[in-house]
Parts: sequence; structure tokens; C-alpha cells
Amino acid sequence: MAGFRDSDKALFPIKNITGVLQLFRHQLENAREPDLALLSIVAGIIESKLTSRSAAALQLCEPIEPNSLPVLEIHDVQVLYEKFHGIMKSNVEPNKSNSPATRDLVKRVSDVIWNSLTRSYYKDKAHLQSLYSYLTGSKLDCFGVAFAVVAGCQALGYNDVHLALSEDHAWVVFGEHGTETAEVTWHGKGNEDKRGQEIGKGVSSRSWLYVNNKPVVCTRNMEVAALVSAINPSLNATHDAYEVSLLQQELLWLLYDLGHLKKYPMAIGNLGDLEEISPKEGKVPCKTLFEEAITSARTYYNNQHVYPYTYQGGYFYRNKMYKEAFESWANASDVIRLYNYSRDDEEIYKEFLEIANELIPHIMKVESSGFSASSILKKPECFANLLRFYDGICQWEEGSATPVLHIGWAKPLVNTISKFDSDVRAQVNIICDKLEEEKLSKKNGTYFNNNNYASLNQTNLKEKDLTNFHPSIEALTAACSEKILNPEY
Ligand SMILES: CC1(C)CN=C(N2CCN(c3ncnc4sc(CCF)cc34)CC2)S1
Repeated sequence: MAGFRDSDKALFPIKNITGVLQLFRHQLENAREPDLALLSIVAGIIESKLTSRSAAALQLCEPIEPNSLPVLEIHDVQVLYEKFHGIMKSNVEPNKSNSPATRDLVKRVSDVIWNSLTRSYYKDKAHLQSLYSYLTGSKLDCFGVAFAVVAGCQALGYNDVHLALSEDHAWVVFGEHGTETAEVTWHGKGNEDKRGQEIGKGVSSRSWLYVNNKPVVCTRNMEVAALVSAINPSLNATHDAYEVSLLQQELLWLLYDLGHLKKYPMAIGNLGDLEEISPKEGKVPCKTLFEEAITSARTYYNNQHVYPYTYQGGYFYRNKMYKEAFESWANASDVIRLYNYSRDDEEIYKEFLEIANELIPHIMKVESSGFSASSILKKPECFANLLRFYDGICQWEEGSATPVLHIGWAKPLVNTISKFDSDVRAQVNIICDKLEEEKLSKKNGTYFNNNNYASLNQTNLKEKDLTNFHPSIEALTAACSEKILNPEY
């Protein structure tokens, strides 16, 4: 059993980030599993004290002494900890026989959390992810509900219930072999929640939302990594509370050094983003972290996750490494092409839309102002990766009930492709080789033959001649060459 032990209590009062690190380290390194309720309450109190309106005002007029935190007294934590255990134990039978959880039990715990939430509130607000928010404000966001259910099950002695994470949703696994799944929270806006049901076997299982059934299935230590990743340092739309950001970075390094981020690509990516802003002495550089996140997704999740490539692409873009950014985004597109687009996939749709219609056009603008020989407009591999990027989005649309592309995509796309001269475009040759069935089979073993689209294998990208491409790309490249041949076109 986890629990608020005397050795934890001895660490209080906590006055600074080092004190918080000691509490987390103590919880993570001791034989028994870390107490999710305790750590979520502590992280939530600190985040609330340092990002509340009063803290914002204070920060702006007299920055608090660096590395200091408002003093965290044990009483503040204990009251909330007992309250959470009280809510759980007065509504649900604790696990006296140490048996695996049942679907009814998981649904029951989800109902206790669900029915105790404020009737209506703005669900996307910041700082609604922790048990502190739940216990003091009766508000939780979508992730927060799932986390609270897992923490509640731990408090009741059901140690088989664990958090399962996709790139935009959370649910739980449970049972003797940890193979049972259950929805415990809502997703998106205006969708009926599916709480209690097992995770999609139907069409939804081919949507990005469920990552082709390759979710991050957390251990207790990885659930701590999830709560640390969910720490939100934002003071307002433009500023972060420096101490909260530093605490999150230090906690992620603690988890990284203990090996608990190995199978958690998004947490490694979050650490990479923080490191890019303020690199920590003696640690691997953020560029390496983004590469490690990709390796983790390729190793443990059959390369079915998109975000590791968009973490890396975003880094290259911010650092004006545009050729590299195109390759990362093309790799992201190679992941999404295997999915069917469904209305639950808005978040990743917005991600690709921003890359295609904001980031790439910005790059083309800044690149076409200069005429240096090193310009990406002279590099065939850049053109090739852009085509691979667009082709992946086209293929994502294929076979999906919901369309992806619309006229808003076409103009930036044609503008981008036509920035490459024909002599550069001519150097990009793509042969449509036999599509490996297991890699590209999109639906129950059938796969599209060469007449529907070309799948580009990154390695042989350069020495192939251009044959048939996804019809819309082919039409667009033809339109571009038409445009270039007849300028008045
Ligand atoms: C490249 C990016 C746009 C930058 N930040 C990104 N994210 C920020 C952090 N995110 C996350 N970070 C750690 N764990 C999780 S679990 C989850 C699904 C809801 F439960 C999201 C998420 C989501 C993705 S993707």
C-alpha cells in the first residue's frame, strides 16, 4: 500500500524546489509504490500558489526570491489527502481481498469523481488537472478525471488499475493481466461520454485518438511522470511562472534519470521543450531528447505516434533548421497516413493544418526572399519531403468517413510547390515500389495498389523517377509545372 508515511512527513515543511524533489525522489525510490494522491495534491498546491492571480500580481511587482516556494505545511496536504481518501472510502468498498478490479468497480470510482464535479465549468481552463483542483474546486479537465480515477483506485487498494494514454485521450487498463480497458472520462466537445465501455473495437479504433491500440500504458512511476507532465506553469496567456516551470523541469529530469520516461515519448518531448528554453548543465541537449522521444515511439509503439515528430519539427523550425523540419514533418505525415480521419481527431488535424498553412508558408516566404545557393528551394530532398508530407495527409483522407482537405489547403500547397524550380523538381524521382502490405495495409489486410498513391520510402527517395502519385498531388504538381511554363496561367 502506498500512503503518507512518517518518512514523507519528516520532509515537511517544504520551503523550496529541492524539498519537493526530495519528496518525489523519496516516493519514487522506496520499495512501495508512489502515492499518486499525495504527489498530485503537492504539485497542485504549489502550482496554484504560484500561478494564482495574487501570485501573478506579486510576481510582476516584486519577483519572489529565486528557487523559493511558498512554505508548504504538512497540515495543508494532510487535510486534502484525508478528504480524498474519505470521499473514496465512503462511496466504494476498499479492496480487502487484494483481488483485481472489476469493470463495475472502475465504473463506480469514475462515477464518484464524475458526480462530484461542478455542474458546468469551462473544461479547457488551465490548472484543472490535479487532485488539488478536484478537492478545492470540484473541477477537473479530461485528463484530470482519468488520473483521479487511477489515484482513487490506488487509495482503495486496487493496484491493477493503471492509466492508459494516447496523444489526446486517457483511459484505464485493469484486471488480472492488465488487459481489460475502460473509458473513465469524456473526450472533446459535445461528445457523449463512453464511460464504462471498453476501448473502441469499431471504427474509432482506426482513428489517431486511440493510436491504433498502442497507448502508453503507465506503471505507477509513469503515472507520476504523467502528473508532472500535466503541471501547467502558465500565469496567463503570455507568461509562465518561472518557479513552476523550473520545478517541472527538475522533476522530469528526476524521472528521466530513474528511467521512468523510457516508454513515454510525450514526457521526453515536454522535457525537450523545457530544455530548449533553459538548458540544464551536464544534461543531454534538447535535440537529443527529441530524438530519444522518436526512438521510444518507434521501439515501443510501432511508430504509431505523431507528436514525437512534431516536437522535433517544432524545434527545427524555431531554430531555422528548415530542411530538417521538413523531414520531421514528412515523418509525422508517414504516421498519420495509416489512420482514418475521424471527427475525434481534431487536435492532430489542427496540428497538420498549422504546419501546412502557417509554418511551411512562413518558411517559403523567408526562404524565397534570399537567393543563396544554400536555399532550401535548391534542395531536391526538401521538395521530396514536402511531397511526402502532403501525400501522407492525402492518404490519411483516403478511406476516411470525414474529409481532411479543402480548398484552404490547396492554395498554400500550390504556392509552396511552385516555389521550387523545375530543374530542382526534376531531381526528385519517386518510383512507386510495391507497397509493403503489413506497413501500409490500412483496413483489414487490404491495401491500395500502385494506382492510388505512391508511398515514399525515405531511403530511396532520390534515385526514383516520378511515376504516379496520389492523384491530388499529381494534379497539383502538373498545375505547378503548367504555371511555371505559362506564367499567365
Ligand atoms: C508537439 C506538441 C504540439 C507540443 N506539445 C504537445 N503535447 C503537450 C503535452 N501532452 C501530453 N504530455 C504528456 N502526457 C500526455 S497524455 C495526453 C493525452 C491526454 F491525456 C497528452 C499528454 C500532449 C502533447 S504535442
